This record gives sequence, C-alpha cells and structure tokens, in this order.
Amino acid sequence: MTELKPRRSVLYMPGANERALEKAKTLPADGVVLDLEDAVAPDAKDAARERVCAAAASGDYGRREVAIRVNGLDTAWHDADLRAAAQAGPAAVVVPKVNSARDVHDVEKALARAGAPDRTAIWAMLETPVAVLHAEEIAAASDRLTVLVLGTNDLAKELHAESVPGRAPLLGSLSLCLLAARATGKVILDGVYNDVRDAEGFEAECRQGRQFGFDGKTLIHPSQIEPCNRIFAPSPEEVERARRIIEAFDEAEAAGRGVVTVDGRMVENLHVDEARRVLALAAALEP
Ligand SMILES: CC(C)(COP(=O)(O)OP(=O)(O)OC[C@H]1O[C@@H](n2cnc3c(N)ncnc32)[C@H](O)[C@@H]1OP(=O)(O)O)[C@@H](O)C(=O)NCCC(=O)NCCSC(=O)C[C@H](O)C(=O)O
Ligand SMILES: [Mg+2]
Repeated sequence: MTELKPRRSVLYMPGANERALEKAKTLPADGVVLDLEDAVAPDAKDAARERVCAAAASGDYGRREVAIRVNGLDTAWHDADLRAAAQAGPAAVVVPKVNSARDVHDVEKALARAGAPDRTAIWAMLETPVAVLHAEEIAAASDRLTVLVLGTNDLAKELHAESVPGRAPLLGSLSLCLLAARATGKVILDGVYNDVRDAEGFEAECRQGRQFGFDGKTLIHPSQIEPCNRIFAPSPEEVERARRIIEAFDEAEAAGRGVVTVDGRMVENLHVDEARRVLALAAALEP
C-alpha cells in the first residue's frame, strides 16, 4: 500500500503573532504555514522572519508539517526570507504569486545556493490569472515542487470576482489548477474561507473542495481544523466500502473476471486503485 502524507488541514498564522505560533504546537492541523507575507506588516517583517525561522527550526511542532511562506519574488524581502528559511530547514517554503516555471527555477536555485536541506520542498501558490493559465507548466517545473496551494483571495481580487456561496466565479480556475496537479502528480490544497464565524458555510466549502478532488484546505483559524480534518478524511463507511471493493475484485479476478458489482455498482480495476488510495490515506491517519 502506498504511503500518503495527510494534508487535510494546513493552518496559516501570522509570523509576527507569537501567541499563534505557540498555540499551533497543540492544534490538530496536519500542517502549519508560518506566514511572512500578507499577514505581516512591512515594519514587522524582519522580526517576524527571525521568530518564524526559530520556530520552524525548533522541532516543537511534532507530526505537523511546518512550512514558511516567504514574501513574493518581486518584493524587497524575498531574498532574505529564502536565505533564512533555507537555514531553518522547514518541510517546505511556500512561495506566493508564482507565475511561471521560471519563478520556480529561480526559487529552486536560490534554495540550493543558500544550502537548504533536501527535505525542504517548494509549495507554489497559484493566485493570479497568469498562474492559473500556466498551472501545468508551474507544477511540472521542478521535482522539488510537491504541493500547489490555491490563493483564492488574491485570485478573486485579480478576477474582479465576487465572493459568493458556491464560488461559481472561481470554479473554472479551481478546475484548471486541479487538472495541472493531477496531470503532474502533485498535491493540491484549496484556498482559505475568510468568515471564521460561519461554520456552516465553511463546511460546505470543505465538502465542495473534497468533491473537486483537493487533498486538503488551507485555514486561517483553529476552529476550522476539526471540521476540515473530518471532511477530508475517508469516513468509516468509505473505508469499509473500499475494503469490500478490493475483496470483491480479488475474488472476481481469481475467478477469471475483470469486472464485478459491489452494492449494485460496477467495479473495475480503476475503482480498485481508488479504493487502495482511500485505505492508504486512512492508514496514514491512524494515530
Ligand atoms: C482571523 C484572525 C485575525 C482572527 O483573530 P482573533 O479574532 O484574535 O481570533 P480568536 O480570538 O478567535 O482566537 C482564538 C484563539 O486562537 C488563536 N488563533 C487564532 N488564529 C490562529 C491561527 N491562525 N493560528 C494559531 N492560533 C490562532 C488565538 O491566538 C487565540 O488563542 P488563545 O489566546 O489561546 O485563546 C486570526 O485567526 C488570524 O490571524 N488568522 C490567520 C490570518 C493569516 O495568517 N492570514 C494570511 C494567510 S491567508 C492568505 O493569505 C490567503 C491567500 O494568500 C489568498 O490570496 O487567498
Ligand atoms: Mg494571497
């Protein structure tokens, strides 16, 4: 069975917020993104960089995957952020507003120059119209790039799109990014839900993201972690059905048949692959 790294819930926190960095050590998120970009005011960038890199290097986040979001390639802080992140050696450097394969190559070279350990991956944020239109080229640019992250706030802003339940104005972009991720074998995370008090709207958006095929969702508040983990994990019923699909197909194959029905539905090899993926994810989520 393939080993899968769970990335159901990935929580951002402002790098300047010491309390949030500390609290994240106890939260049940699969991953955390210590942010140096939009959530940090220009005057606080240098202090936040120091704090975030110390936190990432501390080893205090247990099983949670720790990533650092650096400032964009065209900003005055980008180079210093990348150098410091390379030394801290987080699981990933999250690069906002990536627009081309060349951007990815530039980050890759800068990380190598700064002596980043091999374990530090690149996560590219897709959050501009240009990025969406070049999503496949970006995703395929480097083996070091392992995860695509949607930046739906920036994308909506650039598109002049309204924020509406169901996200109709963004669906085309979400689909293109998913196609790029699946075509290149990368993980893909959905964007954030801004209304931290709207639990119902948040759950609906998580379900929509899961139905689309996202591996998980980026979050902004601790209250969003539990529902997100639940919705992006296989349910006990899905695990049970996956087991039955594999069993039924094994029996059918042994009897020389390549197709069978489970609960009245046709099951072929491709459904077995999906059942195996469900079991691998469930296994990865076991404590
Ligand atoms: C959204 C918030 C500003 C809300 O803050 P606040 O009202 O202070 O929250 P609470 O009082 O409800 O907080 C309760 C406790 O939880 C801790 N907390 C809150 N948020 C976080 C967090 N993100 N990580 C860890 N801990 C958190 C508080 O410290 C309280 O703890 P305690 O004192 O023990 O009770 C705030 O939630 C926030 O800042 N969220 C993150 C914002 C952020 O990082 N934004 C940037 C990333 S999103 C983005 O950029 C999207 C993308 O680029 C795009 O384009 O879409
Ligand atoms: Mg953004």
